[in-house]
Amino acid sequence: MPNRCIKEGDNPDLTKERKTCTFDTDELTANLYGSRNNMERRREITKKISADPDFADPIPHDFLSREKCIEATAKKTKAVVQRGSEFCDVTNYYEMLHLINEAIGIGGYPLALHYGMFLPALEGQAEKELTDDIIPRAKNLEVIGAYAQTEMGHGTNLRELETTATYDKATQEFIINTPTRSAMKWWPGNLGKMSNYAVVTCQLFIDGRKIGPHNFLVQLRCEKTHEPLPGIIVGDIGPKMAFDTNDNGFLALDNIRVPRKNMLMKHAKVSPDGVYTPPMHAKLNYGTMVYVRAHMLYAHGQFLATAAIVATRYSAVRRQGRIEHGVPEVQILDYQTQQHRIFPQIARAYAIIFTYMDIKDQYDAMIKGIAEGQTDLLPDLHAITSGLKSVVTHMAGLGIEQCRMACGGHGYSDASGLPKLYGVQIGGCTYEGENMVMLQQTARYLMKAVASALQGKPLSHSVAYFGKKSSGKSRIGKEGGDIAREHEAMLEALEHAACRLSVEASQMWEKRGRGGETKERAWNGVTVEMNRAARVHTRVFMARSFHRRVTSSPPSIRPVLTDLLSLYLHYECVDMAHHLLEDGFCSGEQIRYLKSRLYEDLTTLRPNAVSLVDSFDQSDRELNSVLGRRDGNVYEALYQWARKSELNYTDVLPAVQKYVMPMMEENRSKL
Ligand SMILES: CCCCCCCC/C=C\CCCCCCCCC/C=C/C(=O)SCCNC(=O)CCNC(=O)[C@H](O)C(C)(C)COP(=O)(O)OP(=O)(O)OC[C@H]1O[C@@H](n2cnc3c(N)ncnc32)[C@H](O)[C@@H]1OP(=O)(O)O
Ligand SMILES: Cc1cc2nc3c(=O)[nH]c(=O)nc-3n(C[C@H](O)[C@H](O)[C@H](O)COP(=O)(O)OP(=O)(O)OC[C@H]3O[C@@H](n4cnc5c(N)ncnc54)[C@H](O)[C@@H]3O)c2cc1C
Repeated sequence: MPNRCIKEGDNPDLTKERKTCTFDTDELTANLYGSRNNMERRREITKKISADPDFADPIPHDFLSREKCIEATAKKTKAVVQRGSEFCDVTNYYEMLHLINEAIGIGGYPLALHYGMFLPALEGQAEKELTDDIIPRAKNLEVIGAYAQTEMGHGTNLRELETTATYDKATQEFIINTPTRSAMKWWPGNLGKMSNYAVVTCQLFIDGRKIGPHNFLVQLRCEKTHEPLPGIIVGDIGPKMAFDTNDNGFLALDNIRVPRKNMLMKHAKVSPDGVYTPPMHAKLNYGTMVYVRAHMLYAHGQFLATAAIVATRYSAVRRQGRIEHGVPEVQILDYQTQQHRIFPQIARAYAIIFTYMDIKDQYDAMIKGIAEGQTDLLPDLHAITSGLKSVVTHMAGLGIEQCRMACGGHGYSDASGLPKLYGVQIGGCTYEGENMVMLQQTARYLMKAVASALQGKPLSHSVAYFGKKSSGKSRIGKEGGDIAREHEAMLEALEHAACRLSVEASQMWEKRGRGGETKERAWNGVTVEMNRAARVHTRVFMARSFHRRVTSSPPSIRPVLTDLLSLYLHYECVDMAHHLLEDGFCSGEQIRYLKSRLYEDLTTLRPNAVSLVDSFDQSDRELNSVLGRRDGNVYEALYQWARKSELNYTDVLPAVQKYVMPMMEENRSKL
């Protein structure tokens, strides 16, 4: 079967791997990106960008200062904006995402938050009077915006944000103010240097009454000079773990007046005479966060895929040690521990991307509903995206680290691309709601589902399985080798565990309440258990999504995807074995059975490992990794990469000349 990546001159070990492929990699790629046409379009974009001098990097960013990186990124961004239509359909979200990845990379660029949050916030929350004016100008990039919600003192607890927007009936304006140091906006991406506007989240005050957080459009800088406007202090918050090319910023506003229409009033409204009308759902103002949490899944699936590609290809190229005496050194991919480290990451990357596809469909349905005045899909989607955001970012972070360590010493070098990838990706555990906090949102929803299930009330999509009758004992290992039934048995076991953990967490909560604690204090005493239930529930959702996509995939790729799904489910069940054992639903013997099946899966997947990662179809530009390059010619490339280090511009460094040489000279003369 063809692996379409084979080319002459490639590392022979990689070619050998590609020749053992049992499926058509293009078919899998097309399935992953929605169609053959989408796959071809991606490749055209890659080809054009790779050949274009505007996007060439003579010196890798690894060797440049932050300011130089920002300059290079701004230059490329301008080229993307001015010449984007030469490369792709600029109205197509996925083509644009791919273009940005290819042309600019993942570390941030001047328009990241403009497109990622500023425009979605205006489109989702602002009323016609405001959108008619600002959206065409924002789309035309006459103005650039950020989403300024988090403050130095508060990010998670939006209810206590300190920035105020006080309505002045006399002038029909809002007065926006930063009352304390901790009220300064702190962290918003692209706020520091790039944006001249921002959607700013403020506590709305009318007639001295605090109404809660609402969003306002505020101009920050002069459209001609780009200087901050009077009363506005804005800047960059300094170096951070990653996102070097994003100017995450600070902002203080000194009684800045904006017209009434600058409040984002699609859902909540303030009339000219100061009458407040609440939204049809209390949290519609938080809609931009739901949007980003849903779409983050795709990016984080791709981040994990990148790491899996790098680790798998490198492990096929790297030979070290022997499994048996008297035979040549083996490819490190032949070690069982290496397979156990990397293959689950491949499976999880597929699982995350497939889950995203389901969520995207649900998100679109919810938006359609809201447009028709219905918000009934929002609570379920908010709950599951909160869980997915947390589980996926954590899973991807752990997976990238595993892949990095699987590359040995070279994984620690920036040449691998993995340290930077980890730095960028792991931010996702914090932004868009810290993971522990977002899991509690899911848990809250589970508690309601437990109550509904006990009362026989209808259950919504993500928790529908709470209504199933449990068989009491798992069928794992008792299906006589019928793979479809085996999969169903594992899914059933995971659902049983998620349901049981939710019920137990609910009982613990209730018990503390009966012991005299307030509901809220009691909640804090059981949040570890609550979050555990939320995590397992979310992992069930992912497993179901993956299963659905595999069972409905075209027959040509179903066998390899079924193998991958087997590995995924066996790995998930072994990883969560304690939950399956705790109440005796599964026996120790069944867990031992799952482990032996997992080790068989590693062997089964071994011949297709490289082809499965090739099917992610990430180009060398996107990978940005010497170790993961498609041709596998790693060692020469590693040397050429290191040669570019600025320490190698001269054979004798000024620092050596100035301090180290005189020191050695002094020491010699002392003898
Ligand atoms: C040329 C270039 C072209 C490019 C084109 C390409 C385009 C690419 C675009 C996009 C790709 C997408 C990726 C974009 C990347 C962006 C990078 C992101 C950078 C980071 C940004 C940020 O971090 S912004 C700041 C985020 N901040 C947070 O997330 C704060 C977290 N806190 C909260 O959300 C809330 O405070 C919290 C939910 C924790 C609690 O809220 P609270 O008001 O206290 O409510 P609570 O009492 O807990 O609950 C009450 C009730 O409300 C329900 N609920 C809460 N939140 C929501 C919600 N969002 N939606 C619906 N319902 C919600 C909750 O469940 C409760 O319900 P009940 O139990 O009462 O029924
Ligand atoms: C790379 C990056 C980009 C960002 N971009 C933006 C942006 O564009 N716009 C923007 O507005 N913001 C942005 N942020 C800010 C981000 O949204 C917040 O940092 C995030 O929401 C977490 O809030 P916090 O910093 O207040 O953390 P904190 O809430 O202070 O969290 C600290 C610790 O307290 C715990 N904790 C807090 N509350 C609870 C609770 N109720 N229960 C249990 N534990 C709790 C947390 O779990 C965590 O362990 C960005 C942040 C980063 C890192």
